[in-house]
Amino acid sequence: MSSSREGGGNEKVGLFETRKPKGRLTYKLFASTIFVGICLIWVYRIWYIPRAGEPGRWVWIGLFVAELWFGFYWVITQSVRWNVIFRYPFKERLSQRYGDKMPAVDIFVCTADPTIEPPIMIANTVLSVMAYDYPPEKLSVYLSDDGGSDLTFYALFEASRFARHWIPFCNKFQVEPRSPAVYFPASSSSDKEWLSVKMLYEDMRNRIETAVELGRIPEEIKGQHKGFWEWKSRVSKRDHHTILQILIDGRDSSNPTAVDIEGHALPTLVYLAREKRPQFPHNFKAGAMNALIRVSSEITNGQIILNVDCDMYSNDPEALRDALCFFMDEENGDEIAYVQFPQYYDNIINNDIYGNISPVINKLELAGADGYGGSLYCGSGCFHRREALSGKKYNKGYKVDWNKEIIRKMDKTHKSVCELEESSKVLANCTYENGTQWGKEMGLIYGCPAEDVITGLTIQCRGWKSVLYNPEKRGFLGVAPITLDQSLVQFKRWAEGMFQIAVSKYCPFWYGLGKIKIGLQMAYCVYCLWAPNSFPTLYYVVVTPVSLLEGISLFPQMSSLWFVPFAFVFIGKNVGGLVEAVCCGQSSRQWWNLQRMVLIRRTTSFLFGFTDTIVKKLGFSQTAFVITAKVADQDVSKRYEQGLLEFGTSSPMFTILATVALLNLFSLVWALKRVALDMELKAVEQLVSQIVLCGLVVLINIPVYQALFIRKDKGRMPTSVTVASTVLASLLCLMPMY
Ligand SMILES: O=c1ccn([C@@H]2O[C@H](COP(=O)(O)OP(=O)(O)O[C@H]3O[C@H](CO)[C@@H](O)[C@H](O)[C@H]3O)[C@@H](O)[C@H]2O)c(=O)[nH]1
Ligand SMILES: [Mn+2]
Repeated sequence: MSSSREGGGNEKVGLFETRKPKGRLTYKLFASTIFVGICLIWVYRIWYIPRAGEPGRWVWIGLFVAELWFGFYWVITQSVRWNVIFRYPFKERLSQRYGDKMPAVDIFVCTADPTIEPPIMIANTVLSVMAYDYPPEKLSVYLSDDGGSDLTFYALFEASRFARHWIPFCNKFQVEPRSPAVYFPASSSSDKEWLSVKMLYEDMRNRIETAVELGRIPEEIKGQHKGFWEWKSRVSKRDHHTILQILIDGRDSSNPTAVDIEGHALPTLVYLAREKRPQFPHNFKAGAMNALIRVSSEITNGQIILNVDCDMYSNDPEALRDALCFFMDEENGDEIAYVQFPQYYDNIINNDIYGNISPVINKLELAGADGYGGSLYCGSGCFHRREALSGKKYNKGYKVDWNKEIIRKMDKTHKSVCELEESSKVLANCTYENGTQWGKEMGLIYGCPAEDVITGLTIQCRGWKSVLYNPEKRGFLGVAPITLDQSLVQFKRWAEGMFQIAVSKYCPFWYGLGKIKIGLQMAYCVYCLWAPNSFPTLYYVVVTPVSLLEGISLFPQMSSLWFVPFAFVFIGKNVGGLVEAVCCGQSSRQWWNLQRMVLIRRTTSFLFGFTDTIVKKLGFSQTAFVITAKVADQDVSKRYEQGLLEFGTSSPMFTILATVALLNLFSLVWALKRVALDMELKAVEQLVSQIVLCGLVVLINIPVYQALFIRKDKGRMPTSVTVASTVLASLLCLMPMY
């Protein structure tokens, strides 16, 4: 930043700045030529359609429909490339202007299952956000436990004690990142204090892990907090009363458990397991978040809410101040509803075999959406303005006087901890939402597995703007799935959730009409239309090899001028995509692996996401939220480290992807044999595009063939899948083409 901008005490300069990247004109020119190419392809398809009775007429029509879709979808994806903007906050100015007079911030951490979301991980995430560089009396952390587990409560109890050492330690040594599980293994010191805090952490970890292993908490510990009594009566995951415990009451610095070892105040810490009854839908994470919004409004009522998944620890203690720059900017801050940090992970291997890092989405596409009014809400690492999240409409001219807001006393109630617990408990009961707008107009929206995206959309449609902030130093780091099955299940949930939005009353085009910019409507569709992408993709990767087997030509021959637009669009899109990825920091190897995952997702996750959406739309089943596992056994982790795709179990998704891979292989081998042995040059020339396409599909699927036939480890393709897919692929080879 140029130093002339540092306006010491100058109220005029903003707290953040917006800039456009360079070179967008070149991109727009390039995109326009691709568009011309796409149009030419369409013209060719209409012009040369085989007449009735000629072979391949229907295949051709199908291809035309697929290409129409791809072209249309490509146009949609231009929305997130056309008007990209980047945001830069100035936290020094914030400090200069407000000092320690900061708004109250409530942090929500969601967990749902102590077996796949281990309590020690939750303790670490909670500690990392408790240790934000922020006045502790303004900071409160709420854990929502949808697992209703005493083990999770126990971990939080341990964390509340360890925090008394951890937070002063972090401040003293400028510890980063502030998750002890990440910090200690990555640093070393012979300092006495360092060693003793490390020891305290190790002890805590051991105690938590032992309790988890045994499945129960030692009696002497249970005696140390009244919260454990809550589990005296029967508590099962789906059936229990509301459990609410204020573990640290930040208002009360006279209480020795509410201050750190140096006597400074600690952030407030609250455990909540909202009531669950089998006869009441609990609405998964959206339900948990809404309960948290209400409960926190009673206890601390922070103006800003940060929400993170239980695996997303804070990686930058100053990120909170960065986010506040957007909300508190005098010029444009008042219209901003949320500030989204992109999702990054800290368990990605070099080659990123599952395509988990999505730099193009995080750096470019979301910033492109921001250019038209705001990033999508991605569920984790997102700072919200409480009012906007709770359902308030934005009215032009709305102004927040932060100085006044900040002075508003946090301990507005003089209730004791027990009174506060009792009065806020009812807000998390099942019946509380009956007859209210929660889940509809207020809070997070119910009924959609992509509760985050749909909620962000409704917020923007109420007139608010949002911001994507993608700093160099990652704000949050989480755990990405490390088996193919997990990854595909996750993508199925997303594809389904977002497609559900497209076919519901929240469809960005109707619902957003006149409320948000058309560029933003299109940006939502980039993701809402993931699922239907599966059909044209499947069509392409099945019909191309089968036609090749039967000698039916689908593309213009190389000597024809019509070949040019096909080649140009194909190469342009792929090379363009590669350049884009590299510019966003991906390696070419990672990009290549991502292409494999895109193919696999489209032919499996997106397909199932599509069909499940339709089935649910017809009322045959209910929406569920399948949680992603955050732990794996050692064998699996080891294969992940080696960069091997993990199959292992049999799944219909694996059968589909293996069938596609085998079909293309059979067809390619057959075609090459014919080319080598007996085909005339003319015929070869007509089929060359198909040979290349099959060849690319085969090339990208090499790891799949290895898993099918070569690998011997436990993560290989199960024999049943190998057999089934071989049979299916052989049958497809015989499929007649009309
Ligand atoms: O009934 C439930 C189910 C899930 N969760 C929590 O939701 C979070 C996200 O679940 P996860 O299984 O990790 O899903 P991901 O696919 O990794 O999550 C991404 O996608 C979700 C929407 O599909 C968003 O809610 C998340 O914020 C976003 O990180 C976790 O903290 C869970 O504990 C609940 O609190 N209650
Ligand atoms: Mn997750």
